[in-house]
Amino acid sequence: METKPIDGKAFAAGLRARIAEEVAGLKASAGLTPGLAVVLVGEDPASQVYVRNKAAQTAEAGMASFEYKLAADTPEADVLALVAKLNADPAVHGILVQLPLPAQIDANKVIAAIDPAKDVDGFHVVNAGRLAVGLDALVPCTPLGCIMLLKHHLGSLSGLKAVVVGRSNIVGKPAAQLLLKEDCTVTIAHSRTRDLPAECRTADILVAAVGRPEMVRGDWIKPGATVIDVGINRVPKDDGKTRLVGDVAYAEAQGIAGLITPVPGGVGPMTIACLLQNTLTAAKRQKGLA
Ligand SMILES: Nc1nc(=O)c2c([nH]1)NC[C@@H]1CN(c3ccc(C(=O)N[C@@H](CCC(=O)O)C(=O)O)cc3)C=[N+]21
Ligand SMILES: [Mg+2]
Repeated sequence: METKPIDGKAFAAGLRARIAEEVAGLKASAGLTPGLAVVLVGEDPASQVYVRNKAAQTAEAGMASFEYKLAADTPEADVLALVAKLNADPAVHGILVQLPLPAQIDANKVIAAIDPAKDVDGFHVVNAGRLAVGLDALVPCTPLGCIMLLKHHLGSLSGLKAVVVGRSNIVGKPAAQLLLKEDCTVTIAHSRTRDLPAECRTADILVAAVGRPEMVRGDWIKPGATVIDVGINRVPKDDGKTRLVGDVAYAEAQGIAGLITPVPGGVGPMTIACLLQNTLTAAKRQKGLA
């Protein structure tokens, strides 16, 4: 069986181009420039690269980008005050507070403080709840990107068996909700699942979102299955540098999976493109245009 890679990088570039066109149209017709505020607390170098990429792609899409870099020892109250300020700022339509946050800050409190209409990460309980009951919601970017790739490559997902490995609020749970909405039969598996390899082998669609390098082996994959690898793990190389690997043993999946997202170049670029999509959606809804 030939295994085809899913080119998330190319699909994300196309999506960003379509978003840029719509943003240009909104500016011309409604004088509206969608604005995204990103809040980074602390100095984590990987996060800084990610924040820089986001800012550049936001600007390329014609949106306004507001960056807030706070010291690692910033008190929780200061972060909450900044969120309140951004909630009230009419130029800001989307707010993203980069996770994880330093230990002195309760991430749940910060997420709860974000106006659900500006919660472009889709992490607020109002958005999680709206997604769960089938109302319009801002949907978490990584699972949204996964579903877009799946629908583009498979067409209808109806009736397919999906196994999501990982139960985080950020990826696993919303991914399961979205797959259910597409009429998949969904199982959420995790570290306590009995015979995880056998569970995974039942999947037509296997979503790996555990954050453990190459945990999903080739013989966990049903022949011909579509594998979505959400993991972005930095592991040491022999020469002292690092490389990125996913949660799936990519080389082992060759010849078994039908389709698979590579790391890098798969789900990662879709996350940022969907963040721009959510910012555009949020701006339109706040102006009564969607
Ligand atoms: N509130 C919040 N929302 C997030 O969405 C969020 C977050 N916090 N904290 C950090 C993680 C990580 N994350 C990534 C998004 C895109 C790539 C990405 O574009 N990856 C590329 C390039 C990878 C590289 O070369 O470094 C790829 O996979 O091809 C990576 C990582 C979003 N996160
Ligand atoms: Mg677990």
